[in-house]
Parts: sequence; structure tokens; C-alpha cells
Amino acid sequence: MDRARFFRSFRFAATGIRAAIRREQNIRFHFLAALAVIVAGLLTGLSYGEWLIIILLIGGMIALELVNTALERAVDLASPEFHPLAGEAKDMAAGAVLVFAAASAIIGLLIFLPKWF
Ligand SMILES: Nc1ncnc2c1ncn2[C@@H]1O[C@H](COP(=O)(O)OP(=O)(O)OP(=O)(O)O)[C@@H](O)[C@H]1O
Repeated sequence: MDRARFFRSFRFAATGIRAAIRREQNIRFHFLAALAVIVAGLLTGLSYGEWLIIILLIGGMIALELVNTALERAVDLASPEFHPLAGEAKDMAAGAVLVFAAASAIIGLLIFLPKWF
């Protein structure tokens, strides 16, 4: 693979992440929540396996929120007018974020609560 092309795609990805952080409050919230979880993990003391799970959940959550934001943008571009399918597409993407967030919260509680109480 062309090396310049490979690094250019990294730059595009970084630009996308920066744009999302600048424009989307939800993404900023996820980064702040991730920071809070990492600090809590450091103060609590997690095992190697627990850190792997936490990193996977944080990465998955932020990645999913980025995909949701991208889908919102694409829907707005394709269907600026009201359309039931456009609404469903956005609602389903938001549902995917909610499912992963709920699962992450439950796993987080299962990891942290036994260490605190
Ligand atoms: N083009 C559309 N056609 C039909 N329904 C829509 C459309 N755009 C948005 N909606 C409905 O409004 C909801 C909120 O849309 P959207 O997430 O774009 O707005 P928002 O709350 O301002 O989001 P954000 O603040 O993240 O930009 C969607 O989940 C969907 O139900």
C-alpha cells in the first residue's frame, strides 16, 4: 500500500475526530466520562483483564458515537426535509448508542462496585 496514502487517511480520521469534538456536545461528554473512568480505575486499582475491558468499552463507546454523528450528518445531507425513513435512521443509530452505553454502564458497575463495597 502507498505509504503517503496510508498516512493521509490517518490525517482525515484525526480531522474527523477533531470536528466531532468541536461540534458535538455528546462526543465531549463521552471523552470526559472516559477520563473520569480512567481516573477512577487508577485510584481503585484494576487488574490487567479489567483494564482491557474498560479500554474496549471506552473505545467502542466513542467509536459508536462518532459513527452515529457521521450518520446524522449523512442523513441531514440526503434528507434535509422531514422524512419518516430519515427519522428512523437517526433513531435507530441513537438506539445503538444507547444499547452500548447501557451495557457499558452495567459492566462498569460490575467491575467497580465489588471493589468499593
Ligand atoms: N430529516 C428528518 N426527518 C424525520 N425526522 C427527523 C429528521 N431529522 C431528525 N429527525 C428526528 O429528530 C430526532 C433528533 O434529530 P437530530 O439528532 O438530528 O437532532 P438534534 O437533537 O438536534 O441532534 P444533535 O444535537 O446531535 O445535532 C431524530 O432522532 C429523528 O427522530
